[in-house]
Amino acid sequence: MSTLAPPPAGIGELWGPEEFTARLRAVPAERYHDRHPFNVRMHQGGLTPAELRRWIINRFHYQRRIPVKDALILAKFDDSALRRSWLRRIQDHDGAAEGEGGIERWLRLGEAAGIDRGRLVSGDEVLPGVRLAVDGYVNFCRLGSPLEAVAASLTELAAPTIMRTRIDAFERCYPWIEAEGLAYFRTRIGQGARDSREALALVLAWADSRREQEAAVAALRFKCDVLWSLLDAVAAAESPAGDPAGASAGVPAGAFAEADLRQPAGERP
Ligand SMILES: O=C(O)c1cc(C(=O)O)c2c(n1)C(=O)C(=O)c1cc(C(=O)O)[nH]c1-2
Repeated sequence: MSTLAPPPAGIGELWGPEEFTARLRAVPAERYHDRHPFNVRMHQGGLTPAELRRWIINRFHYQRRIPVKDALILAKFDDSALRRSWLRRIQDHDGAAEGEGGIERWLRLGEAAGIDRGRLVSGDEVLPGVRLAVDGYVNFCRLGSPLEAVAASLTELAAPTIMRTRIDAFERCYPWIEAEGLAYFRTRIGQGARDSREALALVLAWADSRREQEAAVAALRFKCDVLWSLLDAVAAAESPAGDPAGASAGVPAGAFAEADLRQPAGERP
């Protein structure tokens, strides 16, 4: 047996803040969805228009459930200052008024990619596996401890980097998506950095036993699995019948990137 085998959960010594932080950061570094083959293909410009639209439609299900899961987390907090601070996350997505916020920006991303907002809002094309993954995350936060629920959001430690890569990839490889549509990703760079800083400070302060530290790491692994499963479902799906861009599904990776690069913005496939 390997001498490197970890001790059974809850038995070891408390990790110091540096080691605990390093163990938390190691989880998305190893398992974040930026390594998923579908995401890799997206960032290399290899998705067909139909595949990219399928991703936008299915990721919208994640976006619209995030403020619900944040409201469930908020309800666990006894402290006024903490609730006030967490409330900001809900407002980031729902906006302070109609027509503002992240959900609205995602709808505009859809429109910029040629997806009618009614098609996004209906949720009709959300895949069963995506529903399960997203519901899994919401229920994890509903039923878990505040520590686990906050720790699960720490995938966002890696989110600002993926947002920058995505903006660059969309601008280079998918110019048929109108530039204003990328506002969601641009806004999320700052929000994700701030949110993950806040969440990391809370997790470091709250986890005061090795058992709790390991629960926080496990929560973060679970969240990585949620994001991975979501992309598994999107990658495995066929394009919906009747989608004009669906005819291109199955084209070898890269073939569309070349065609799209020659296409001026505004002329969509
Ligand atoms: O596009 C992405 O790669 C990505 C990843 C994540 C994440 O790591 O969970 C979030 C988001 N985007 C995002 O836009 C977002 O609002 C968000 C909220 C949360 C969360 O767990 O509270 N994660 C994420």
